[in-house]
Amino acid sequence: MYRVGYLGPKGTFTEMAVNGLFQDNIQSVSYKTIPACIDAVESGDTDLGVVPIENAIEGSVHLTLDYLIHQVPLPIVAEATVPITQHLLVHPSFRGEMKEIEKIYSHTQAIAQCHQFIHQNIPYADLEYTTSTGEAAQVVHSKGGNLAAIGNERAANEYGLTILNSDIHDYPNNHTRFVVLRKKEDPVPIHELKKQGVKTTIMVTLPRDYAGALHQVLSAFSWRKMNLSKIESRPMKTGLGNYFFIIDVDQEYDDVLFSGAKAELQALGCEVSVLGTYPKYMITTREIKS
Ligand SMILES: O=C(O)C(=O)C[C@]1(C(=O)O)C=C[C@@H](O)C=C1
Repeated sequence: MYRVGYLGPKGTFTEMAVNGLFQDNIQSVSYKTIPACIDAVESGDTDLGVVPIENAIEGSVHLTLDYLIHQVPLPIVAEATVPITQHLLVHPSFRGEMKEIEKIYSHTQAIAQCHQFIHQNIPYADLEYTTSTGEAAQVVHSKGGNLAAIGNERAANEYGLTILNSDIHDYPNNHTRFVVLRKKEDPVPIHELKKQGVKTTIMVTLPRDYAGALHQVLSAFSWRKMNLSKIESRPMKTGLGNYFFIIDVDQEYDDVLFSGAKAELQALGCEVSVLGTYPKYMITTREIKS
């Protein structure tokens, strides 16, 4: 049986992604942080790991990207997009009004997705960041009082909390992309979800900063008609102004177009590495078992 690590505890959105991706033939193992989950795959404690990588409202999960790039470079072997619905959760003994909440706990990404709601309804509450929305729900469960957590309905059920206000994320169509990481070449036991295409993520480091450098990189893809679905720059952490680019290309890595583009970039002096070429899945609430 495969062991699949995820950002826990129970009741996180990452656990929802694991439930949607895999059937009962896996054993899910909860980790407290994203780096701990990635380390577990690297050390062989788990066969696979599932971590969030990007949210529709708040953008990239930098902790995941940076850890994969600078610390533990594991290949991405699948991606799952999951609908994200944030609720304001309180202890069942809370009888007050929303404005009486003194402190809100949640993951940075979840709080960021609800900034307007908080600003308009509970502007004086302190914000305390937790390692996940599930952990936030655990804290409110154990402390009670005038505290709230931001998290999902599963967390409310798991920790016996009441939903004081539902759908509090600031924009509709809130989704998060999760990636599946693997070290060994074993197959990935994803159940019969419909594949939504294949994608390749690469990292490009420019040789130095010069006029038109990024334009040259992009043209290696554009004249080959390779569609890019994302480009993001991240600091190399070697000094201000030093960046590399993470580029998602909407197709599988192949030996013709891709290796041509790669060779062209290398001829320009760029370093190119492939973070993964992998299937994409869309998970709906129907696929997430309770
Ligand atoms: O805290 C959780 O529940 C997570 O699974 C992490 C995470 C994230 O890092 O983006 C996942 C989805 C939501 O966007 C909010 C938080």
